[in-house]
Amino acid sequence: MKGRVNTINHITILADSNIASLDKFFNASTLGQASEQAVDIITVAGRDINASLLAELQPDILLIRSVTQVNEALLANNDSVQFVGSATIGTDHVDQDYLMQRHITFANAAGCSKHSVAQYVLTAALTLRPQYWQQSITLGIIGLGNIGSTLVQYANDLGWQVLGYDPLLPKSKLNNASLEQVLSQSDVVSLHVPLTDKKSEANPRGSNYPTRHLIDAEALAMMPADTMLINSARGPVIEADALVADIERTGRQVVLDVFEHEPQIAERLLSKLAFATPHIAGYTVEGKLRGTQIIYDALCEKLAVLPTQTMHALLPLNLFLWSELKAHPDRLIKFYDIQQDDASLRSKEIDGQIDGADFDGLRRDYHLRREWQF
Ligand SMILES: NC(=O)c1ccc[n+]([C@@H]2O[C@H](COP(=O)([O-])OP(=O)(O)OC[C@H]3O[C@@H](n4cnc5c(N)ncnc54)[C@H](O)[C@@H]3O)[C@@H](O)[C@H]2O)c1
Ligand SMILES: O=C(O)[C@H](O)[C@H](O)COP(=O)(O)O
Repeated sequence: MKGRVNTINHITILADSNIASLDKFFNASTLGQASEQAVDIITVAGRDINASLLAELQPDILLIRSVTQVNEALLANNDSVQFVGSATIGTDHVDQDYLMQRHITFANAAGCSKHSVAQYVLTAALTLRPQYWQQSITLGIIGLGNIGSTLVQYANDLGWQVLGYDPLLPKSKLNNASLEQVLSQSDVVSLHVPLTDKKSEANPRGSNYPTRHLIDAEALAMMPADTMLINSARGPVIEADALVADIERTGRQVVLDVFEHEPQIAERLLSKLAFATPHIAGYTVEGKLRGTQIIYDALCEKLAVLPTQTMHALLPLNLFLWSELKAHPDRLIKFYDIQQDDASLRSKEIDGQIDGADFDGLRRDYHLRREWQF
């Protein structure tokens, strides 16, 4: 690394305790440190990583997941952090411009759970409508990046048609439809966009195609009542009040893994959902380990050492084969019992809402699924 980290005789890492296999990836030996150089890892819940902790601990490295907001407010009184790694695909919780101004290296885990999330979407759709195993339906995909394009592979394998919409990619055989066409002509619509706001002078990293409230009352009105909607992207991509009104009007089947006001969920929304899960679409052994591996590799690059740890050395045997499931659709519940996740979340409802601490607790204690081998 180009700064202080490789000249000091120990590295302090502050990390979200929800990052998989931290100790296995981040120790003196795996970070290429000489015997006199220690690596200290301090782990806390992601929501407890705050400005005073950073000022007190003065870590060199900050490792987070999606629940820690990384911005000026967090880092203004800290001058020690030189690397921030987020073991997630999404980056909407990180002010990357601010990190750049401070010359702090940032890495996220692009693509780490793309198969896991695609498998979540398939499970939701096929559990609610098992007849789709045998039908050539139309799957609408909004956002054709890592997850959206992985979902296309499964859809093709099932003989489904795909309508894809991604205004930031060139038109293609997959990127073949307008937003209106996807919404109005699909049997199932699945969202796979990042959470973005409008580009402006104040927000130069914003998008010309912002996704906050992309699915609002007007968009929902374009969807036939029997079109299923699945959101495993980010909660605020759907306007929650408009969604409640839409389900009351249409009786639509809606599956949410993410929520506009996460980690709280109001009962008036929850009670109307076909499935609700606590932001665990990517929570497989493989998805989480891959997230750690990717930020570990990025940190090794920053430290100018060769990575020596690999997730493959840590993975238990995986017998979950997509080919087996495709041949035996009745085994879906053994591959992923989404109804169990839905029931666990609903069991936490008290006084008309799911409390944030209960939502986070379900995620912290989640029994990680296995990713099916494609
Ligand atoms: N629920 C979960 O556990 C979970 C897990 C992983 C990722 N995610 C979320 O899923 C998102 C997508 O993941 P990914 O790996 O596919 O990301 P990606 O960056 O590979 O792809 C996102 C795609 O969305 C497109 N896009 C951007 N704005 C758009 C718009 N207005 N309309 C249509 N398309 C638009 C981009 O061009 C890009 O191709 C992440 O940003 C993250 O927020 C959720
Ligand atoms: O963007 C992602 O990768 C996921 O949404 C993320 O993995 C969610 O889980 P968390 O980071 O909050 O543990």
